[in-house]
Amino acid sequence: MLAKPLTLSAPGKAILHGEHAVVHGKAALAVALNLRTFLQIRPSNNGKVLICLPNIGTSLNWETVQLRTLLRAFSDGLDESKSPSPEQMDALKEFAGITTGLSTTESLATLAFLYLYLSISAKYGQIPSVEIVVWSELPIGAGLGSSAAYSVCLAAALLTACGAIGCPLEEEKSVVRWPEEELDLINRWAFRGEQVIHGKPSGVDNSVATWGGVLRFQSGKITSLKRVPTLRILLTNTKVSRSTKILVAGVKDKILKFPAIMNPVLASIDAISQECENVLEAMAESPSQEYYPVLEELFDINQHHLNVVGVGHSSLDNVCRVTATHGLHSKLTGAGGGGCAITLLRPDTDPLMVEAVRQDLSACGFECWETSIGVPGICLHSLSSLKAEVLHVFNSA
Ligand SMILES: Nc1ncnc2c1ncn2[C@@H]1O[C@H](COP(=O)(O)OP(=O)(O)OP(=O)(O)O)[C@@H](O)[C@H]1O
Ligand SMILES: C[C@@](O)(CCO)CC(=O)[O-]
Ligand SMILES: [Mg+2]
Repeated sequence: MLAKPLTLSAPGKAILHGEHAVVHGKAALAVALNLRTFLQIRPSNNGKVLICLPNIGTSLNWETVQLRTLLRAFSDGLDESKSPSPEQMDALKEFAGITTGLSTTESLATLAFLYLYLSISAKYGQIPSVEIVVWSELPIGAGLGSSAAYSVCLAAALLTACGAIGCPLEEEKSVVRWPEEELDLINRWAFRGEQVIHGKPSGVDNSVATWGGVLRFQSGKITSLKRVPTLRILLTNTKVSRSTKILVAGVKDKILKFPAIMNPVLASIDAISQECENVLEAMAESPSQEYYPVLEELFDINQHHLNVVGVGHSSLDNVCRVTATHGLHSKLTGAGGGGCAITLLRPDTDPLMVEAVRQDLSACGFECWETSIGVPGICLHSLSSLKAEVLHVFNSA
């Protein structure tokens, strides 16, 4: 099916408000970041499937005949509308030789790949021999949706390789996107990959990686915010590693243990997302500095709530404290427990001041950079449109 190599990419995301609450049916507001995961898929004629993951130093390959055996055992019920079952996951673990019960970076990436490869192959009757390289500009496991960008890239590449969606790249265009119904299919399959990695994802992260822009997400309903002001956001990676799966499970336990205490907190987070959306709309309508104190206060309140639901971390408290000494407001983004925080900058924030904040945060051992938001979702690239750094990774993998 695949006639030539294809290169595609999907963005990471930052959640402005609604992380964790969104897993329990509340609204979240999320933005696509200009940090992307790139995937190259090449047809191969050696009867093997190879996946190379340079970010985590992993390269794995299997014979398609081996995979075909597994496919037969699994073809019942492997489609995009079903969640991965414990039996399927056990069979995949056994096949991949994953003996530890612990979810490591490599085991999760391998299982998500095998699950998507086998289920898409089973559904579309193809078992393509391909070489795949996935490389990301995103920090992995830090709250910026690396797992979703990974799953969205894999879903799009495998659906294209199996002929389930078209390959819309035209010679004269450097970057193209799939039509809406194909994006929707990519998103639904990517959600299954997220289920392998996260356990119980809400679907917000894969939706942002697929659709891009600025989204409101609630119970599977995706609404693109058409008019949004340009926001300046400083991202700080505390470099404290954490697992989204474990944090999501911890919040669920807390809600089950203290429903009368936790449910009002989730309802309040929902109201914050709503209030923020209203403010963003009003700002887009008539830009004015007067809205910034409201956005800043919403960051502060939500950060307290996230601490209450148990996903804070002393490193994140440090980010809030350091930025507050410069009059700035921050909150964790994504699953918390370490990972990344976002800090709101005003349009007229002096670059010298941003540099001073950056230095203070670096002195704590954190990495920090200003980012642009609202970028496009999954797309196909011509080779000539790729940055030298990305080409270098693909050429040396
Ligand atoms: N480029 C990549 N190469 C290999 N594995 C990756 C890559 N990107 C993501 N992963 C997989 O995703 C996992 C990280 O997912 P996790 O959901 O814990 O963090 P995140 O998606 O970065 O943050 P959040 O879900 O809070 O936004 C890694 O352990 C790895 O298995
Ligand atoms: C913590 C969480 O709300 C966001 C992770 O980026 C999990 C999810 O929505 O799947
Ligand atoms: Mg994730």
